Amino acid sequence: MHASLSAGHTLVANASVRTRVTIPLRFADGYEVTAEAVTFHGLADGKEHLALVLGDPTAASAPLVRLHSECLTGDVFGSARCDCGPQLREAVERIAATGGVLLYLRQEGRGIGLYNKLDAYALQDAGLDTYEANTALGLPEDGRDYTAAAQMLTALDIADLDLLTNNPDKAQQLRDLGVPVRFIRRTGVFATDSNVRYLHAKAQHTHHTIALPETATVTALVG
Ligand SMILES: Nc1nc2c(ncn2[C@@H]2O[C@H](COP(=O)(O)OP(=O)(O)OP(=O)(O)O)[C@@H](O)[C@H]2O)c(=O)[nH]1
Ligand SMILES: [Zn+2]
Repeated sequence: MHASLSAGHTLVANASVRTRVTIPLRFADGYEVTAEAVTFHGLADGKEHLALVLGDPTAASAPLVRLHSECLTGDVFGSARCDCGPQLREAVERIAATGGVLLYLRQEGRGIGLYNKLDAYALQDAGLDTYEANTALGLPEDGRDYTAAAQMLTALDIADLDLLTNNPDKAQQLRDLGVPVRFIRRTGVFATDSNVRYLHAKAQHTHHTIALPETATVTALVG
């Protein structure tokens, strides 16, 4: 990867916008908003990552940005094993309200892919936590790299930004890539009986800022 000075704030190679197209979004709960979907040439990992521009990013001093990693089971089918579906829904509305961008990153299963994630779920059902299960499969706990995200933000002329996340690694990686993350805005906490063990592991192991009540349910589910 060659450093690029012409790209503005990032230390990554240039990517460019390929297509911008308007998509009216309609969610299952009736919420509707219009997004501008943007595709790119030249992304570092060659994946088909998508940007959704919501509201007017130029209206805010620092547009709100979310890096959302693909989760087929949660985003599409509403799986309660994780919090991805509600986080995605929340992010779209919050970003649209102030203006910003949602990057939908093709990083299923924290980068290990769908089939491996489902293998990891099987191991979790046998008692391992979400990180132990990846390791037991010989895979990284979290294989995500946000270089392509930095390229997309640069191509969209997003400079200072506020990042919507509970995951400190996303902000750290972006800053290391030269992206000026101003503030971190926490997402909501969408705990259910089915995902509380997963959320607890993220808070404990990777220092996600997820405030979970120390309820009997949590204690019982966390082994
Ligand atoms: N390997 C693995 N991946 C999982 C599991 N549960 C969810 N995922 C994946 O984890 C990713 C969640 O991504 P994000 O929504 O960006 O969540 P995050 O990294 O916790 O960060 P924030 O939501 O921004 O706080 C998605 O790619 C899911 O497919 C699991 O048990 N194992
Ligand atoms: Zn998920």
